[in-house]
Order: sequence, then C-alpha cells, then structure tokens
Amino acid sequence: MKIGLIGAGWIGEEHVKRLAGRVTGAEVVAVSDIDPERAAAAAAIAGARVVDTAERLIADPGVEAVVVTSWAPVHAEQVLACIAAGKPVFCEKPLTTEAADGLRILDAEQARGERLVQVGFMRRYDAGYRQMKAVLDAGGVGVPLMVHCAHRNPTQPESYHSDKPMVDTAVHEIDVLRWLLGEEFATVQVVVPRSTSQRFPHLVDPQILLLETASGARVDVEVFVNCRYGYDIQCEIVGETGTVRLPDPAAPLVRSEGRASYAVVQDFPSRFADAFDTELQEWVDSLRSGVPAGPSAWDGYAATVVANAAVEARRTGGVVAVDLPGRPAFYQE
Ligand SMILES: NC(=O)C1=CN([C@@H]2O[C@H](COP(=O)(O)OP(=O)(O)OC[C@H]3O[C@@H](n4cnc5c(N)ncnc54)[C@H](O)[C@@H]3O)[C@@H](O)[C@H]2O)C=CC1
Ligand SMILES: O=C1[C@@H](O)[C@H](O)[C@@H](O)[C@H](O)[C@H]1O
Repeated sequence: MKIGLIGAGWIGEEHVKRLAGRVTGAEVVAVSDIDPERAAAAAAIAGARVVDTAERLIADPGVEAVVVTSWAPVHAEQVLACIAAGKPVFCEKPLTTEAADGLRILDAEQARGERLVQVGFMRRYDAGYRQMKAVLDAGGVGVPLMVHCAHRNPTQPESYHSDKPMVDTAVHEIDVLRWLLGEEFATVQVVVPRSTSQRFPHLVDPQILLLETASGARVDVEVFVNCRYGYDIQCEIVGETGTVRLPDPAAPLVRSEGRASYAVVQDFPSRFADAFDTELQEWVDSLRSGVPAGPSAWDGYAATVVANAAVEARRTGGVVAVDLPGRPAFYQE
C-alpha cells in the first residue's frame, strides 16, 4: 500500500518510522505538513516526496491510503476529503474534538457506501487489554459491575487545557471500555479534588470521570496528567464472580540496597510501542484484504460524544446524559 501522511509532528514521525521500518506491506510515499521543515524531516526517513498541502496529498494518484496525524481540530476536514476521494484513512485519536464534526464524517462515509475510516485507538491492540477482553468474553469474572481506571501522565505542556483530560486523554479509556464492556455509556459526571501544585495554574488537574453504562455498570477514571513519577495506566474490572486487572508492562524486579523494586514506564511511546506497531500492521493488512477492521468512524464519534458530555459535566458540576443516537446498521459488527 502506498501511504501518504498528513501532519509530521511527534506521532506523525513515529508512524513514518513504523511504516517504513516495522510494518510490512506498506510504504510511505508522500508527506505533508503546514511546517515544511517537519514534512521534509519525516519524508527523508522513508525516502518519500513532500507535498505542499493536505488537499494535494489526498488527491495525489500515487497515494492509495492516508494517515492523518495532524492536530485534532483539523482532522475532520482532512478525513472528509479522504472520504470524498474514496481513499482509506487512518486518523489518530480523537477523530474529532466536536461530536457534530464526527456526525458529518458518519454521514459522508455512509453516503459513500464503504467503510474507509479507522481511528487510532491503539489500546485495543495492546496485549494486556486483549488479554482482559478474552477473560471478559469468556465470562471469567461474570457480569461486570464496576471499573476503576487511572490514566496518569508525568506532565503535559502549557498548551494542555482543562478540557483536554476528557477530549485528548480519557478518550482512550472511553473507547477501550466501550470495547471491553461491549456497550455504550449513558451518563457522566466529573468531580475534582484539589489540584496538584505541580501544574500550570490554568489547568484543573487531576479530574475524575464517573460514568454509568447503559446496563448500569459504574466506572471511575482518574485523569492525572502531572503525576510526575511516570506514565501509569491502570484498569481493573470487578465482576460478579471475580476481578480482572490490566497487567503492568513486564519489568525486571531488582533487589538491591535493602529494597525490591521495578521501574515505572516514563512515557506513552514506550508503554504502547508494541500496540502502535500492531495497530498499523493490522490496518495495512485490512486494506490489503479489503475487509475493514479496527475502531471505526462510529467508535471515534461515540467516544467524542462521551468526552464532550464530560466537558459539559465538569463545567456544570452535574450528571450529564450521553446523547448518543443508535448505532447505524452500516457500523454494526
Ligand atoms: N494514540 C496516541 O496515544 C497518541 C495520539 N496522538 C494524537 O496525534 C495527533 C497529533 O499529535 P502530536 O503528534 O503529538 O502533535 P504535534 O503538534 O507534534 O504534531 C501535529 C502536526 O500536525 C501539523 N499540522 C497541523 N495542522 C495541519 C494541517 N492543516 N495540515 C498539515 N499538517 C498540519 C503540525 O504542523 C504538526 O507538525 C493528535 O490528534 C493527538 O491526539 C498524539 C500522541 C499519542
Ligand atoms: O494520546 C495521548 C496524548 O495525546 C495525550 O495527551 C496523553 O494524555 C495520553 O496519555 C496519550 O496516550
């Protein structure tokens, strides 16, 4: 597959390296970024061409499929342009920052009549989450009743504002829990403890999302993006007959100087390196087989609806209903 990539920033460059070096069956042939230096640097990794605009890259007859790794607010227009051109597109999360833009994508894809969009929710490709799903699907802990999650980043840049814990960060838990539990969320509330002193003053951090699924399971997600000590992702599902917990990444246990310890992963590129590789490999495989797989535009839309409701919940302090329409038949699995 000849791939064009739009948005050669941090993750764009990582995905170019991945597609050029570790993923089989694909090559990056074109790169575009509003910053020409970034585009040139990423293109050089793969021996690809630089194309001056996203529109030209999408229209380029030498590009068979597109990876969108630009800033989230421009995802919608770029994904819509790919659909209009009939080209498969892998779009990094979040698919859109506003649910209304996600609806436009659903409408366009259904009007086109073929599944073209996959969303970069890489946790579905993480070995630990896949093991949890196998346990749940086999009924290993009975009916899920409660879920406890923590999403901790060591720090975030000053541009990270108080809606981002939902739209940019907890959107991962929202998606992976929809997938693990096999149902949608019905309500969300956000409660905030006192903020850490280790943050930029404009940011509310940490924040806790309290969600309820359609069938009545309760979920708490702690988002704490200045925890300082590492990149720490926790998830425990409590069912009627047992519990299942996301495994920590394997690390050697060191006994020394009177202590037994193991290191905490420091960043998401390390924590989810294998998941990112598997995600892009399975996307390329699905393009080559012609059978769509992975998180769809519906999944991207549903996650943003919940994230938007959580933003409203923090602002109002109340319990907000998740206003999600029924899943169209086009997106039934
Ligand atoms: N799945 C995951 O765990 C992760 C996903 N992401 C997602 O990837 C996306 C990009 O994030 P980063 O790489 O961290 O950001 P970044 O700021 O490093 O890179 C974004 C790039 O997009 C370019 N860009 C912006 N508007 C553009 C346009 N109209 N046309 C072409 N290029 C444009 C910028 O110049 C920049 O080079 C975000 O949606 C983010 O949420 C980022 C990190 C991890
Ligand atoms: O997607 C990601 C970032 O964009 C986001 O900013 C971080 O909070 C997440 O931990 C990371 O996985």
